[in-house]
Amino acid sequence: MVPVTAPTALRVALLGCGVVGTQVVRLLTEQSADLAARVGAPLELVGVAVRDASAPRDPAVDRALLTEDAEGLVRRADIVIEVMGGIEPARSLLLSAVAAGASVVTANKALLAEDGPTLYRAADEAGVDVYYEAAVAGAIPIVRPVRESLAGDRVRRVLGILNGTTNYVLDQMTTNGLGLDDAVRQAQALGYAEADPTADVEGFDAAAKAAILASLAFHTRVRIDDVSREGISSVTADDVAWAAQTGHVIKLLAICEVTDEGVSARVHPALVPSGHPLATVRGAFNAVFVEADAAGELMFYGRGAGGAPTASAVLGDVVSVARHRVLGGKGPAESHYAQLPIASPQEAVTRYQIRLEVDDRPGVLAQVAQLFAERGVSIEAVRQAPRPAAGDGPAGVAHLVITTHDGTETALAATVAAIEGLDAVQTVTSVLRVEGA
Ligand SMILES: NC(=O)c1ccc[n+]([C@@H]2O[C@H](COP(=O)([O-])OP(=O)(O)OC[C@H]3O[C@@H](n4cnc5c(N)ncnc54)[C@H](O)[C@@H]3O)[C@@H](O)[C@H]2O)c1
Ligand SMILES: N[C@@H](CCO)C(=O)O
Ligand code: NA
Repeated sequence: MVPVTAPTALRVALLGCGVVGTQVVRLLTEQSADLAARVGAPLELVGVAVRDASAPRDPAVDRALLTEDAEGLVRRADIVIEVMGGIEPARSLLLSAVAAGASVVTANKALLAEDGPTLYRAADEAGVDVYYEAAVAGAIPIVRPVRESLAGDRVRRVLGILNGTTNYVLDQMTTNGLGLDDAVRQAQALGYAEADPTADVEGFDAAAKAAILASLAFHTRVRIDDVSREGISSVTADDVAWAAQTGHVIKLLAICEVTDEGVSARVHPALVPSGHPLATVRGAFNAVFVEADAAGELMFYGRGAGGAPTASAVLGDVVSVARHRVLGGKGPAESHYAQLPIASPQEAVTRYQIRLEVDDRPGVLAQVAQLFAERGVSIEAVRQAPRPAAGDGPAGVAHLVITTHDGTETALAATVAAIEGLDAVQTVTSVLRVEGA
């Protein structure tokens, strides 16, 4: 008779126990029996690396597991989960983990967008997995669909709302008239924001996610510095109100595409027509559109931030890498064979909506229109806002809202600069891109 032996438990180490880490501990504990059944072996949490073991913790976290020796912990684990964030010491710890033969799961988009290939290479040499579903759009399965399900197709474009905090902030500005700072504070209290919300507000977080998605989608390497980036700090209550008047909402979009020039990846606020599916993405939700040659258009939607949703993605990865350790095999290695150049952001094609205040007299609109024509930029629509009520603004001033057809950033920016130089133009109040029309 063949002796029946219990499968050996897989030792799991957790690095960081904040918003996401606490929920990872909770799910690992509450679902241990189901996870063991799915993996084919129990998952044993052997330690939780924290900065201060004496600090107060959620009761879900067994204090006996806390350690301030992260380096020692990663050397006694089969699977290392990194949810501490930041570049160092996260990078060194993950490299130590793979060198010691552990598989790793990380939510750290900042690290992957800065220096992912170093980790991917080290893991490949060691024959272990690096999984990172939580790093892009939190709970939404998007890394795996792009990396695996679409591996037989040709992805052309990825368009998404990839940052929950800024979507929450813009939504609060739109629906409740909240100011930027108050809305950011609420997002922090709800666990959506990064430790330093500048990463969210200024678009670094979305740019990191765009770099990761573009690399996966186009089988190439795109770093965060390759992504042209503009955050939401300059979006005003006035912009939000005008967007509504012209049938749009303002969203922080990430756009990744392949052009004749190479890969273009950019993050910026944009006007999205109210009828577009992305316009209906509310609160801290995220959504990602993927356009592929054979598949056509795909849309992924769900919670892109928050402790429990992000922990769901982490646990899904833990089960995958754990199964590989039980059954053998390994997930896909980094695919960067296409080696595409990074396209100049100036060549990106977009549409602008320009709001300006001009002298209200005959011929001014013709002068403005002439500047567009001279630069080959076609105008789609011109609206003149009502004259301000008495006491509400100077008389003799007309408010124009001009929407263009597609043009390159270079042509559009040159047109705006020329308009600013016209005597009859008092102010260019705002310039926003229009996407998704
Ligand atoms: N919060 C979210 O919604 C969310 C969503 C997706 C991905 N992420 C990513 O998950 C990671 C964690 O995010 P979070 O929101 O839980 O952050 P957090 O700030 O709440 O938690 C991070 C924890 O790690 C600890 N830590 C940092 N450096 C450490 C070190 N050297 N040793 C031990 N502990 C250390 C911190 O003290 C903190 O408790 C980040 O990479 C973040 O980008 C977060
Ligand atoms: N701070 C990020 C968390 C998810 O990466 C967001 O707001 O989307
Ligand atoms: Na995800």
